[in-house]
Amino acid sequence: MTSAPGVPFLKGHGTENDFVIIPDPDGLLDLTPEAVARLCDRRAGIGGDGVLRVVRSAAHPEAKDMADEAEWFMDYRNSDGSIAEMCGNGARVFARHLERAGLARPGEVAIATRAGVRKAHIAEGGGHVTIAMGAAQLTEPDDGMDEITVSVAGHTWPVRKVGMGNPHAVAFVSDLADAGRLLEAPTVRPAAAYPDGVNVEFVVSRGPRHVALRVHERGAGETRSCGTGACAVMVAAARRDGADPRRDGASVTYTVDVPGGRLEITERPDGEIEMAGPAVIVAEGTIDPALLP
Ligand SMILES: N[C@@H](CCC[C@H](N)C(=O)O)C(=O)O
Repeated sequence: MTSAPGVPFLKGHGTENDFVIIPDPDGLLDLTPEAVARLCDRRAGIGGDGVLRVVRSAAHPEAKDMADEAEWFMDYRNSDGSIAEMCGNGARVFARHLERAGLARPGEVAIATRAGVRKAHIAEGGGHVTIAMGAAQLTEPDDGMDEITVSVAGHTWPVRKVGMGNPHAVAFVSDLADAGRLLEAPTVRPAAAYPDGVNVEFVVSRGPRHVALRVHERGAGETRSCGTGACAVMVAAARRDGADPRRDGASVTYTVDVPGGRLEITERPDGEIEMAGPAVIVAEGTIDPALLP
């Protein structure tokens, strides 16, 4: 008896933000939100915070325009099946996959994302990847915080609104445990501040230019790390600490501890944010056709 051929996949993570990677060069796979949720299910599926579909830019309608600059498009989906513009940890793992599969050499590789082209630098051996994440979008309110609040577990904090291609709300707290169990999404007010939903980061200081965070991700719940979130936190912390590389003409680097490891984030005088951290592939196999009918 022969069964239908399965679709190949890999599993990888960056600071324990984990992904199902599906090579689909010609963009033929009908990856429905239901299929993504089944794949990411940690009991009945492969398990992951999201899916990284690896498609040739020229073969994907959302990436065709970037095909001259970046051969590969990262089609990122959250574990609930929703689509997001960008995933920082995912981009490092995506670059690692390209290098491991012989689709990119160690050195620089451009990746098309819904937030635009991002350049990754893959270290020899591939385990460490640096990504140029673009500039943060943030306002400069007089008191350093936007008039937005986040509430969870009986606490309410003001937040800094930061865009990293996707939306973030950064709250400085005195104890990461104050965010409670984060089984539900924190309430951000006014809701109109984030019409497409939001990723929420809770941050404490660990020392000079050193912070730690917990994150509740839009479409995925609490995760062990969020690369775009770490970048948003870095910028919010730098402004809180009085540092602004565009104004000061000097780069600033923060160490950002996440529950799943450590990221180094640098903001340059031209506004570009660079994120450096690990990218690991842990498994490969074939998806049971029942998960991807
Ligand atoms: N974990 C990611 C962010 C993934 C997308 C996010 N949940 C959203 O919906 O914007 C990262 O490492 O940046």
